[in-house]
Amino acid sequence: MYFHGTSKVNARGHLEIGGLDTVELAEQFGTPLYVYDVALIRERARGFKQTFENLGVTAQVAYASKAFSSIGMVQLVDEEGLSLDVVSGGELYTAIAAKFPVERIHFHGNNKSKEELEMALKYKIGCIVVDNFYELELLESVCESMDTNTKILLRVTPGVEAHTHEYITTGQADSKFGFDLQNGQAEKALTIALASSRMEVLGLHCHIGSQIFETAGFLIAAQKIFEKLNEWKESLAFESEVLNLGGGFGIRYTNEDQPLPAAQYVAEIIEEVQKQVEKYAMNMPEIWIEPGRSLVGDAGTTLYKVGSRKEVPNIRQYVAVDGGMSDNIRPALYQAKYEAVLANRALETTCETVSIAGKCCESGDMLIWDIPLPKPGSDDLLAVFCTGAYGYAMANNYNRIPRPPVVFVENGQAKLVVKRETYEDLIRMDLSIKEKINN
Ligand SMILES: Cc1ncc(COP(=O)(O)O)c(C=O)c1O
Ligand SMILES: N[C@@H](CCCC[NH3+])C(=O)O
Repeated sequence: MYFHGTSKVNARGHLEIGGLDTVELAEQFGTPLYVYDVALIRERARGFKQTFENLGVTAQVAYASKAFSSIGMVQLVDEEGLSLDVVSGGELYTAIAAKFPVERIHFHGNNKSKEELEMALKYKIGCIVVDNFYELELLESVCESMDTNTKILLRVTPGVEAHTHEYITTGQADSKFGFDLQNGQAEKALTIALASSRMEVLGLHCHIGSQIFETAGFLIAAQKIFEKLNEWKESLAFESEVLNLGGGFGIRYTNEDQPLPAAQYVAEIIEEVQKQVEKYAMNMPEIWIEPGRSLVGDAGTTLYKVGSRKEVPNIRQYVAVDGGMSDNIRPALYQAKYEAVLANRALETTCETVSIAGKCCESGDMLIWDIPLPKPGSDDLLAVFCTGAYGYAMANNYNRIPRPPVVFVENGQAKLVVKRETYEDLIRMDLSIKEKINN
């Protein structure tokens, strides 16, 4: 079994994370429970920053908070001195509530509303990543009406296909995101933005996809961007102060995944950027990246209580847990694969092959197909690894299942950072048709 970060099996044969016995964590906080290994998040954050420092490159590492946003998480990101990428008014609100330094917030999204742009301008966040012509116009008019200015990046689509699940590729020409670099849209957008007295164009942004295992896509994207920057140096007298190459660095969920070490992704990208800078005799731009999954993915583990079993003779043993697609929709959405152990019997080696079912009324609610586990029975504790990115973030209340809590563990201490939803929370927004509705 592959253990991430501080996870290991303790003398009682139980899975331990952050120096704490997961069986005790489950007793204290209940199940399902998301457990985050804070030391591992810090290690990943420092790793990215250190790599840039070692290369002598001025950089900003912005955590893509869509991977997992909560006040505690945003505070941790601040403690580690990273910047923050938000993609909605809700993520921005969370960052503000966490008192994250506004100048290090970057705002993304392909359909930011007027209200969201007003909020970003009101808080004077570091920069807005403009995605399309509609937004360019809207931002100009919102700046005008608030009599304010903003720094922006233009999101470009370089026409690169990242080799990953089709739902999580974003850099190909036929993408809903960004200005196409090849068909003149990006140049037109830049011309408009440069003419605006309300916007200061810091540079360009691109993000080619997620869970990527090779650097080739990033390098080709950089080459295509520099080709254009070289043209625009002359035609528009534009030099990109900042080049944001997005996130997307892959992680190991199962042994089918072979990601590069984060430092290698960064080093190879920087080498290419430096080559391009030399080739076109430009100044080295400040490099920004936006890792989400690679900062928090393998730091998260979900603990579930095992409940019912169903045998389909000669075919399959279904083992059901007390969560499922409501706390982790990735298997249903992307056929994502995970590894797991029985946290209370982690040393046992005599296994049977079982399939882990969720409790939602949906045949597709399967967390793991065909995994060897030591005969899981009711009240066993199942730990599913690598659920830190896009787990809680995409959790939902399907079947009116309350979302699980999130606990941070570090050096033998547990800190609850998101409370468990209650049934009362589930009906909090509901209104009865028996009462007079005022508005
Ligand atoms: C613009 C942007 N930046 C960063 C990310 C983070 O990606 P990942 O979690 O794969 O690092 C995403 C999500 O794919 C994104 O859309
Ligand atoms: N939610 C996706 C990643 C999407 C990235 C957002 N641009 C996942 O779980 O893999």
